[in-house]
Amino acid sequence: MVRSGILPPAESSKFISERAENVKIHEDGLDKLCQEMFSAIKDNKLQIPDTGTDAIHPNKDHPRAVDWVFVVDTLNFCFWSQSKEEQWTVNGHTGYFALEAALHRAIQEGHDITNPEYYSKITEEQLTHILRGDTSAKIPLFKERVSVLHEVGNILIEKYDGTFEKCVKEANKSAIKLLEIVVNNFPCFRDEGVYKNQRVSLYKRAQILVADLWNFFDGTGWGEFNDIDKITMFADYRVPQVLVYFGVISYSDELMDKLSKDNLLVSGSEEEIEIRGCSIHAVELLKLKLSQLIKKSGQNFDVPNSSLIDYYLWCYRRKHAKEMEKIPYHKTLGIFY
Ligand SMILES: Nc1nc2c(c(CN[C@H]3C=C[C@H](O)[C@@H]3O)cn2[C@@H]2O[C@H](COP(=O)(O)O)[C@@H](O)[C@H]2O)c(=O)[nH]1
Repeated sequence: MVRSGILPPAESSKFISERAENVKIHEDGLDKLCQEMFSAIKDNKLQIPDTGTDAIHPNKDHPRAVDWVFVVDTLNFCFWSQSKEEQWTVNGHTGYFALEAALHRAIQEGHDITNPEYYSKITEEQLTHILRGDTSAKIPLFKERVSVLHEVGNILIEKYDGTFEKCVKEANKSAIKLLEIVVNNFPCFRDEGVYKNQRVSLYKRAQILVADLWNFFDGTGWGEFNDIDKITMFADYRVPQVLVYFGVISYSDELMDKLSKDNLLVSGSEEEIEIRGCSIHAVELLKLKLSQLIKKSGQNFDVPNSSLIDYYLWCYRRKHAKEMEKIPYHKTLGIFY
């Protein structure tokens, strides 16, 4: 148990998918996506996203690179807007990449945004300047972003000598141990809920934080984890769109109707938990199918872990944005994803 009495994400997602009433997982959709992923593996396309925006990623050679990743994933949530005009962009980047661009720009401008001594006391005015966009459109949930920076900054100072490196060292190359340190000590990462009287966890930001260290440090040094394959897919609002596109998951008519009308789903609601839980479980099932297909093929490909499958699907959505526009994604206001 990552936190006592709460099912970890892999078990939570199985529990949810077995009871879900508004979301279904489909064997034929899994087979179709499995074929797609298998050809991606054969074409060696399943590497970490060549997102073409490397200039704005956290730079692993920066003296405070680990803390840079920590700040990115502390703020890595809720970039959607109800209309194109309200869409926050930075130097032409949208969504998550707008956040990366804003933080990269802040560092270039000399704001000490990777230092908890600074951001634990950051003012609304300072963060407004750092997150300023190309237009008058603002990043959503601005006040929540100020408070999560204050929260995590003070905890790092009080308990970890002012750097997330201390947490990574304490995890001793275990992804699950680092996940436990993050969710036990930093409340804003506690992406948990109650579903049919069972306490469940999805831990999207805590898990993507571990996977981002692994990704940005190429699995070495600060990114070396001997159990990275234990991390599940990151239950955001984009990958479910791709899973619906491939027919891996489907929504009830009632839920699809709500999403098509841009109705918000309340954070922690049954429908929201079922979309996120079934998405995680679908990727776990996909990983199993992929390992069977690779074995049958007799080719010595590595079975991709959930992070690699997730990154592929998340990038797929951006690369096929036109097709994806037809598939509504669920909108929830919250700090978890
Ligand atoms: N499942 C999953 N969700 C992810 C990511 C990422 C970016 N990660 C890697 C990408 C390049 C770097 O290598 C990063 O490491 C952001 N998100 C989520 O998506 C949403 C924003 O979407 P859009 O509006 O399109 O930017 C929001 O919930 C955000 O939290 C991922 O990889 N997987």
